[in-house]
Amino acid sequence: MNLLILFHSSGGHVATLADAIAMGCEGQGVDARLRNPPALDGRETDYLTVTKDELRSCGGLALGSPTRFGQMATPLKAFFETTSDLWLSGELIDKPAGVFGASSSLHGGNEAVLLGMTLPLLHHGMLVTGVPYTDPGLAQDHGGVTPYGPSLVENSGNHPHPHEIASAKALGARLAKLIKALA
Ligand SMILES: Cc1cc2nc3c(=O)[nH]c(=O)nc-3n(C[C@H](O)[C@H](O)[C@H](O)COP(=O)(O)O)c2cc1C
Repeated sequence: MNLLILFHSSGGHVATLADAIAMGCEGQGVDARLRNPPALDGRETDYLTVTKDELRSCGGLALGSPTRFGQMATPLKAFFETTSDLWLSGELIDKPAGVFGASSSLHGGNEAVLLGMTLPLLHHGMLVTGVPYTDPGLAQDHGGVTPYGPSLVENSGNHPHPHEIASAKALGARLAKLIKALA
């Protein structure tokens, strides 16, 4: 039983939230597996590259991307385009999932990216969950917490804001609870 935290991060901002999600998840007794999609430019990262078997066997998925002209980063989209076999077999159906991200500016498209990342997850039949309005981060007028998922906004005061980290931890805990409940 594990949460697969699959993310792309060139500058470390999405990775910061990925680490917080892992902390929240492991606090609930569920293992977190931090992975990157296969690199398209051959660049090495500190994280292992995801395999399709890891996606197939995960208990749940947290998918994270920087905002790239209002869309998710290409390596993530490219990875999902290799998952038709999992779509055909329905192996991801009913697995809980959530999304997270980062952008440089406050209205630079982070919400569009978060919503866009839910689309392949919904096509796969996953159970997408977001950030409920009990999360204090949603009442803040700065930073990147959204109902669709936590995000980090670089140009919104000093980042990361504590409520951005707290919201990411809460998403990790929420996904872990769902994984346990559905196991
Ligand atoms: C090609 C490219 C396109 C980007 N497009 C946007 C954008 O549309 N809106 C925005 O606010 N930031 C944009 N950014 C900035 C990144 O989303 C932002 O720096 C983010 O925090 C990077 O996350 P990372 O440090 O995890 O890689 C873009 C960056 C790159 C390299």
